[in-house]
This record gives sequence, C-alpha cells and structure tokens, in this order.
Amino acid sequence: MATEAKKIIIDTDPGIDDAMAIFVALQSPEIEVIGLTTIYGNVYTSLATRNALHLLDVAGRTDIPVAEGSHVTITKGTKLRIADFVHGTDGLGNQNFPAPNGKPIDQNAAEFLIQQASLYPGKVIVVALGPLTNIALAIQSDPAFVKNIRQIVVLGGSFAVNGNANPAAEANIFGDPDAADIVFTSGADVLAVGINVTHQVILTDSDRNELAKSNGKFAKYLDKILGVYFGYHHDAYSTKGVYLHDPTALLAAVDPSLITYTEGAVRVQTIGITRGLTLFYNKQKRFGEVTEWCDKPSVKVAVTVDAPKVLKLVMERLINS
Ligand SMILES: O=c1[nH]cnc2c1ncn2[C@@H]1O[C@H](CO)[C@@H](O)[C@H]1O
Repeated sequence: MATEAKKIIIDTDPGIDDAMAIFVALQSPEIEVIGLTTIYGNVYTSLATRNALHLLDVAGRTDIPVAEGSHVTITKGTKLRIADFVHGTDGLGNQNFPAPNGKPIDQNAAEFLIQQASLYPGKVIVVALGPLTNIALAIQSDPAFVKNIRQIVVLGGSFAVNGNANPAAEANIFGDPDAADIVFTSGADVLAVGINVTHQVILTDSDRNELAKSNGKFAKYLDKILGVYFGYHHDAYSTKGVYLHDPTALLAAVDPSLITYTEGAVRVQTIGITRGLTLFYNKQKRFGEVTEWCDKPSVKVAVTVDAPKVLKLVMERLINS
C-alpha cells in the first residue's frame, strides 16, 4: 500500500526562492499541499498574498486555499524589514505579472493553521519560509496547536555562522525575533534549517541555463524571475550562483534523510545589536545556576545536507513540470 502523502502548509513571503519551493512542493508526490499562508519578509503581507495566488494561477492549482497572515510583528511592530533588494520590488524579479484570479479565504493564517492542525491531528507539517509571526500567533491562540501539529520546519537561523541580515541574524528570525523565540520554546516538534545548511545548496549559472532550455513550465518561469536573485548574490557574495534556502527547507520536510540534525534548546535574542541571533544549547553541560535555556524543550537543528541530492531533486522536479 502506498504511504499516505504528508499534509503540508507552506507559510510564505514570495519571494523568488519561495516560488521555487512552492513549485517543487507541487511536483512532489510524497506530499499534499493543503494550503498557503502568507507573511511579510521578502515583500509586505498583501503582496505576499497576491504573489501566492499568482503562483497558484501559474501552476493551475487554484484549488489550494491561501490564507493571509499578519501585517505586523507579534509585538505589533510595523517597522518591518522588507528584502525587496533580494527579490525585486514585486518580490518576483520585477516581471509585471498580471493580478491573480483568486482571492484569499476569509480565515486568517493563524486561524487556518489552527483549524487544519485540529482537523488532522498529528498529520500536518508547516513549512515556514518567512518570519514566524503566524506560527507564534497560532501557538498563542490555541493551546492544542503544538500537540496537533506534526512538525514545524523553520527556514531560519544561522547556527554558529554569520547571519545574512547582519553578522548576528538570519533574515527570517530578524524579521520577528519574539515570534521565533515563542516557536523555538513552544514544545512543538520544530526542525530549524538555518543558513549554515542552506548556504551549501547553490544553483549555478549553468543550472539556470538548463532550466531555461528545458520544456518544464516551472523551470521556464523560474528562469525568467531568477535574474534579480542572481544579481543580488553576485553583488553581495562571491558565490558562483544563488542559495536555495526555501527549496532546501521544503525538501527537508519532504524527505528528512536529506539532512542530519542535532537536538537541544534554541533561544532567540530579542534586543540589542544581536537581535535575531539564534543560540543553541546542546544540553551536555549541567550548569550550576539556572539559565534561560535549561527548562526549555529541545528542537532539531539541521547540521548537514546532501546538497547534490537536493539540487538534483529541485532540477528534476522543475524540469519535469
Ligand atoms: O541578505 C538577505 N537579506 C534578507 N533576506 C534574504 C537575504 N538573503 C536571502 N534572503 C531571504 O531570506 C531567506 C533566507 O534568510 C530566504 O527566504 C531568502 O529569500
């Protein structure tokens, strides 16, 4: 008997690598995408919703519901850091795409997450590709959420390496550090895939050419929007390609054997110059005094990734579309 497909909700701020992750997800027979929820990050939340609906139009998957998420941080902060310099002002490589046909559902993202987790207890995996506000709101508003949700795969954090928003912080955690700390200390099954891992998965110019030359619908679409993302990486890093952050996290949810992980408590710095820093405690030393980590539940933190296999899966699934 075939195993039942995993039910996945993608919390997303599309975003060029978000678009790639969403398309890879839709091409993955191991999972069923049961909804998209939106958040600010690469773009503001309203544009994230528009882009999520647009990507579902492109995919011919308007059957998948989109629930709009929070427009502000968990502490009601409105001074958001939007990464339009990474993805273009439209979030999708400045392509002037038409307005989407569909509309978001009436439920907001946190309500949708809570409802789906309680409808399918122990079955739903959330893949969180942006700041963690919606997930933290779900945790705060429903005490049953952490036990109903099967896993929260977080694309975020920079474990023992520099961040990408600044030397201390990775962009998604920096976007809402208070929300991230709520998620990491919630007791849910959390798997963090940080940039210490995603920076190993690089799509090169020649990979992009292969996408362009193929007949894959998603491959061709992505080739069009990837220009801005390549330009940014060219200016900011000396890599010969672009980092596949979001597709790596998505595939870690699809097939956990693509990564290895360690377990311990993670706290997030919420103030000062290291705001957004993720600090992992391996629980090996018993400290004499009480620390802010000791009574916290363990989460999983990705340590290694089979980068060639992730890249191969991304390419195959986009080309065969
Ligand atoms: O330098 C950056 N600043 C802000 N966001 C970035 C940067 N590089 C990538 N991303 C975006 O944030 C997530 C990974 O941290 C990814 O979703 C990526 O699209």
